[in-house]
Amino acid sequence: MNNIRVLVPATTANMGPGFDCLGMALGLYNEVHMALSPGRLSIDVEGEGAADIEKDDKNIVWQAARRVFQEIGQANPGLSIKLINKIPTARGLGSSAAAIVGGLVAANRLTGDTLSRDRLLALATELEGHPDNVAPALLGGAVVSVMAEGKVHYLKINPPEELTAVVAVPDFPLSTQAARAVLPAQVSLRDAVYNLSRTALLVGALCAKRLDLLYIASQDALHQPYRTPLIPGLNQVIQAANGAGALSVTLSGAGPTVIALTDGKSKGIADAMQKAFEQAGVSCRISVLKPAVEGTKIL
Ligand SMILES: Nc1ncnc2c1ncn2[C@@H]1O[C@H](COP(=O)(O)OP(=O)(O)OP(=O)(O)O)[C@@H](O)[C@H]1O
Ligand SMILES: N[C@@H](CCO)C(=O)O
Repeated sequence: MNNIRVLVPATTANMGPGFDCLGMALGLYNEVHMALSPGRLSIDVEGEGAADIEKDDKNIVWQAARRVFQEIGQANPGLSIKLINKIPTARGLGSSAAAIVGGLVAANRLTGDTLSRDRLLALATELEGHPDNVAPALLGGAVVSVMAEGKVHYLKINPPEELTAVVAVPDFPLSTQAARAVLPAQVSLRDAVYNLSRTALLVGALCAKRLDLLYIASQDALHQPYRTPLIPGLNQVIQAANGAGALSVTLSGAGPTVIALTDGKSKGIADAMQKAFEQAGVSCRISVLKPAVEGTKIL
């Protein structure tokens, strides 16, 4: 089969304390079209990031596809790739994970679905560096994942139906690389316990649909405090959304997007987040998204 079309969801990683191991898919999708094009590589990008995304062999959709050809021992065939992007780039909503997963899944289908879903997940994690965005991008839902012994060990949780996300996406990019560069190499036992207790509670709360636990369970001591100086107004936005009735408010992934989880109410929270960012001199776009129960879909 030639001319494959794949839809990949946005993802929010960490969900507060689950640094590099917890993420959730959101109902906002990038589309990847891929076809064999012997002897040449052509890449066309529409939508988010169209002006900046690489259109040569540095493009990560292409690099992911190439990894599939390597893995199955096929010569590099040449590809025609079209990307229709709705996920904002370098904002903390898993744009790189969506690109990697889209490239892997499309190339796998193009070559007869040789690789299993678990192998695709291991390759995606190798390319992205950590599994917390790529796992829910591929599988959907909220996913807790551990990379160990050459594979990703994961558990998918279907989020409570009423769970709704209000995302405030600032108008400036923050690369994951820059947002990881400010993190300490070592943390105290106290901070480690702070996060592992909350991560355990958060996973339990999602499984048991105990939304009342999200406020405490979403707090973090391992990455958000160090990233706060990179995002003007972050603490004020969190405070404003909490004041407006959010269940939990965290940085989404490496930021700068802030995500508030609610049980369906969104207008007051959205307005409060936008106003708090504005007061800090940051303009932002607000979207209200539902968790995506399904992950990557081949159309
Ligand atoms: N659709 C795409 N196609 C190809 N490359 C992309 C695409 N979307 C994003 N990228 C690449 O990924 C980079 C952004 O990745 P980065 O990890 O910094 O942010 P993110 O994935 O959006 O955020 P986070 O990992 O915090 O959720 C872009 O600058 C671009 O190089
Ligand atoms: N866990 C990652 C998510 C962003 O890729 C981080 O916070 O750096």
